[in-house]
Amino acid sequence: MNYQPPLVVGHAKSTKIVIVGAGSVGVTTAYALLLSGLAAEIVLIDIDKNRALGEVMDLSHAAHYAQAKIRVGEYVDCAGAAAVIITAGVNQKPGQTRLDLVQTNHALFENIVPQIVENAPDTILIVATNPVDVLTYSAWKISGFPVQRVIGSGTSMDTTRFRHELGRHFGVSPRSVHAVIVGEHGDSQLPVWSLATISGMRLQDYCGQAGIDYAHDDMEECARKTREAAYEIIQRKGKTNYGVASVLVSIIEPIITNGDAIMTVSRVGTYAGVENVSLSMPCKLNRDGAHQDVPLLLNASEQEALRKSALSIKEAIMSVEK
Ligand SMILES: NC(=O)C1=CN([C@@H]2O[C@H](COP(=O)(O)OP(=O)(O)OC[C@H]3O[C@@H](n4cnc5c(N)ncnc54)[C@H](O)[C@@H]3O)[C@@H](O)[C@H]2O)C=CC1
Ligand SMILES: CC(=O)C(=O)O
Repeated sequence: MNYQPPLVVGHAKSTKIVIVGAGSVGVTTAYALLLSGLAAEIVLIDIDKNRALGEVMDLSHAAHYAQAKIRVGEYVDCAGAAAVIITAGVNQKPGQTRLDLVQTNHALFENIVPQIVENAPDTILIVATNPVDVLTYSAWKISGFPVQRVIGSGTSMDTTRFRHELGRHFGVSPRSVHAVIVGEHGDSQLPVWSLATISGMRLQDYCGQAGIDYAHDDMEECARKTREAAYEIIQRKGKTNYGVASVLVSIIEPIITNGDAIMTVSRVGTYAGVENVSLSMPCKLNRDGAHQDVPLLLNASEQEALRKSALSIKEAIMSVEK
């Protein structure tokens, strides 16, 4: 337990990122962040300090190549952090939904969030713990932070999976597919078909121009695979970690670089007439947090699906609100 990570000098930036929860998601995120070069210092906090120390020892050997400093910390080390990512909490067992985790993980947040706030009143909270929309709301309520400074990873994970599925179906890079999943990071999520494009063309027009059939059933299959991806991965390997770690680094990047990137992240607001709920819509991300400058133009059936998603999350929020 007397291991001292190597002192690394010469990093141009001074950005500190804290990760609370050094489990599978936390350490994979730390590794991705380390290799991204975005942070000068990464601090891991976990109730299991021995495990966290073991992870840091291992990660420090990667830090040698990435020229960043990584260490185990306490909540006092949140002071001065550009962002604190919360990944602590239980994960789904095969067959469980994300919403099944709500009571346990909300109780953890009642312990964790005040300690972050006490030490880092100006930081940005990024929530990954599930059910992420409900816990984004919990973190906002407990912290007293303005809404833009409490961000859930939300459907940025599902949007990534959706573009992957559509890209595979149409034989183009996911980066060339513009399509989003909004609403809950969970079973009531919805694909926004009315705005999905490839090469600037709506999907039917793209198919028409490319001389291929637009098959409604194939599109529904892409949405189903997106919605059920986590269930299938958890059934096979017991957890998901690489996708979410990459997504968390993509959320951190515009915060650190003041990049104004638009991503589907979860934020507290009023959605489809449902007040005080957190869910994902496209937000602009920069050093001040997540901003919903421009509402998404949804058609009537998408508005209705968004309302159902908001109501489902609201019900879970009410189950933990005192
Ligand atoms: N938002 C997303 O897209 C995704 C979210 N998740 C969620 O992330 C969470 C973590 O998942 P895993 O890393 O796989 O779980 P894990 O069990 O590997 O790690 C959880 C860690 O939290 C720590 N912990 C528990 N209570 C704590 C406390 N009070 N303070 C500090 N640390 C504490 C544990 O010691 C453990 O190291 C789960 O809720 C999971 O559902 C997982 C994948 C994707
Ligand atoms: C577990 C989870 O939320 C995911 O991989 O989407």
